[in-house]
Amino acid sequence: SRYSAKIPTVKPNFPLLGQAPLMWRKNSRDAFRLMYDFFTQVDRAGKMMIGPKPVILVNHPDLVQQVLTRNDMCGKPFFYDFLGIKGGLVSERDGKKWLITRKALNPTFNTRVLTNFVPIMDARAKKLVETMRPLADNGEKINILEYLSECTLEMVFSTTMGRKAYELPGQKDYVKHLESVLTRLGERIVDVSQFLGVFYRMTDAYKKEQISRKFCDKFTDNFILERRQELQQDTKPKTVDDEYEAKSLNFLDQILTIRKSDGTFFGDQEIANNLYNVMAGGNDTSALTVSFACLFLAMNPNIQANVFAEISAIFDPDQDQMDLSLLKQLKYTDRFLKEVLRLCPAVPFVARETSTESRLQLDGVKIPPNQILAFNLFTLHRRSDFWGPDPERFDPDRFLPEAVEQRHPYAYVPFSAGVRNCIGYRYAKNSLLIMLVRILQQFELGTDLKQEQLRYKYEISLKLVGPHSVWLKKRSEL
Ligand code: HEM
Repeated sequence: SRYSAKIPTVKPNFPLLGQAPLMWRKNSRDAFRLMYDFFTQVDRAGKMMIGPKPVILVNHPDLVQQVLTRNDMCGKPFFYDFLGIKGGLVSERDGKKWLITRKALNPTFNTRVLTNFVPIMDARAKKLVETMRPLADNGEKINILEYLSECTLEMVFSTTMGRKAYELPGQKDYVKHLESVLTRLGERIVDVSQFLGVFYRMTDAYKKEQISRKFCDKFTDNFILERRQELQQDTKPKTVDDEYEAKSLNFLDQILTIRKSDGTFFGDQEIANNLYNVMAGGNDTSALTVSFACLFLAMNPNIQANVFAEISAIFDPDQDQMDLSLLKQLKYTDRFLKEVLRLCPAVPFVARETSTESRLQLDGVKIPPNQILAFNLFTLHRRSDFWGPDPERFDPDRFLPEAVEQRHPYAYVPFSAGVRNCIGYRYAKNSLLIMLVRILQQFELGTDLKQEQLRYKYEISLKLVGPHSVWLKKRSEL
């Protein structure tokens, strides 16, 4: 199209096919590398061509700000359909429909709700360190991600779904199947040969995906059904005083009972889709971030000592306290986590689609409706014009208030930005801090991995090629 002639194309570029041949039958590691190479060629806006279809690479913080802060730019492009869920917070493509859902669900993550989640999260974090204790004796290397995924899953179940049990029947299989659906999705998004549904449905990959998807659907459907029945049976009289207690605070209960701004309730399918979205959005991302955090602590003993010192000063080892006011005092640890999310943003790519309302102009170029805009947070967070000559250097002080003040606010957006940002970002911050506190109180972390050896791949979330390999030493025996 004519507008896109004004936006430079990344290289290499094949006549008529654009970059499609490079995205043909690529695995998640090569694809991640490819997107790295494309985006690092772009200063402000560039484009790649999937055959005739341009994808605009929005790379400068000015333009990131311009697009993400607009309320009429909340639509999403075709590949979000690969998730196989029509609707739901993450995957709803229509910006207007999305807004109705988002407005209704925003309160499900408000401060009161999050405050109530703290002790629930803490109980799961304590269970995690108990599970890890026996591994700490012999200098054995473990893939810490495996342990953390279980913990974050239990957190999501017990908070957003209000389940009290530590482990639900079928939970482990559910995790496996959910993970396999997301991995499949990641592989499909980066491989042009799997784009067209008619061809994709003939593959073995598709058949495998269907099996996992069916398992997940059944699991969530049962969940919803059970909870609906419980809520209906709960006939104990509710007084005004009781309201705070009586009004269930978790995500599932709210979505079962609230009305949207158009007066309607959420239907069963919508509820299932949204649960699925929260599971998909909340679990992997948090587990990966804590795993990366543990790895950076293990690779940087001085920083680990600083984080541990702060935690020890705020949390009395003889007292079992955990609350938001204490978490808020963890200033250094907070900077540390921000730096982890700079170098390893768990969701490395975000995309938007323009609509007839958007009338977007990027650097003077008018962008027509139905055009795809893509953002790469991994490369954005490594621009040396915003992060200095050595952007790979791990340094929590990059997030000292005076440093932040001097930097472009949109050079750092690990939770995306604007109205369609991560709905769970305060939830995530609390859960990450709680897990870190409990892990560091018990263990010192070590590794033989070096930062420059880390290789990444894209499976919707940012994953390491290879394990998050660390060993644990019990502090009590140091
Ligand atoms: C470190 C942890 C996390 C990171 C880095 C992260 C990052 C992100 C990013 C970048 C987006 C925008 C995606 C897009 O536009 O395509 C997003 C959306 C979302 N996240 Fe998170 N997230 C995290 C944790 C969580 C948690 C714990 C939950 C839920 C409990 C959650 C639920 C969601 C949902 C539902 C959306 C879709 C929001 C919408 O479109 O309205 N996330 N997240």
